[in-house]
Amino acid sequence: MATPHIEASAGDIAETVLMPGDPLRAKLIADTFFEDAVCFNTVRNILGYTGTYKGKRISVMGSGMGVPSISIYATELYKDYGVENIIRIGSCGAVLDDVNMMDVIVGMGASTDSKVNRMRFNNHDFAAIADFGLLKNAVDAAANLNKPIKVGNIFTADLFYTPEFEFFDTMAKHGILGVEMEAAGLYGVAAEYGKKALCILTVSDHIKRGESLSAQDRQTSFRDMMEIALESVLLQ
Ligand SMILES: O=P(O)(O)O[C@H]1O[C@H](CO)[C@@H](O)[C@H]1O
Ligand SMILES: O=c1cc[nH]c(=O)[nH]1
Repeated sequence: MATPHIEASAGDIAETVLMPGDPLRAKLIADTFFEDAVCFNTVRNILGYTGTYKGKRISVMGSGMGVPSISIYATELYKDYGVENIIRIGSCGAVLDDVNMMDVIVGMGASTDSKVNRMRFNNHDFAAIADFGLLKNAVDAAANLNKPIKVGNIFTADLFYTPEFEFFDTMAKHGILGVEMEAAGLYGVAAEYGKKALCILTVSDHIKRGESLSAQDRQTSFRDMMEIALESVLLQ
């Protein structure tokens, strides 16, 4: 079997997939944390691997950037490959004074300017939320590792380069912990297929302070977030 975007055979992909935007971050996770990692996808260079972490079978695969891209991969993973859980592990921008570079954020819900959930929900507002069990496991894993996290509402933006800079003030006023580009789409796809999803983020930019990680750091750092995600899977 194969889909238009994934060349894996049936059974090649574990029931839980960690999903960074960057395919090279997927490779880094497989190389660093997995035993017996096998590459199951190279189509469009969206690398995917399955291996074991502390004895648990697990997969990791890139999503590309933006709601349309993650929606394609999440749909095919849930619908065609029997995946049950997708945990996005991404980078984000911060707009609040008490959120700092490299903080880890768990997206309990994802507000958005994307229209995709209205397209699947009769043009009404859909509350794009994380699966409670995956969320609880991430919170428990972070506590076990003694790593601080912030849990709350994030914002999924269609534009990385926004013409509406003032809207970041509105987000801050409404307590948005991080701005990224996929979570609301992932939560919508999971709801549509009766599956589970969670988004964990690391702050790579402070939008209001003009702070920013290098491209190299975005590819290779974020170890706290990766360990929280991996350890949370062991609690399933
Ligand atoms: O680091 P990733 O997971 O790609 O996430 C963030 O980084 C990209 C933008 O630079 C967008 O995909 C955004 O959501
Ligand atoms: O500011 C940021 C940083 C990472 N990802 C985003 O989408 N926005």
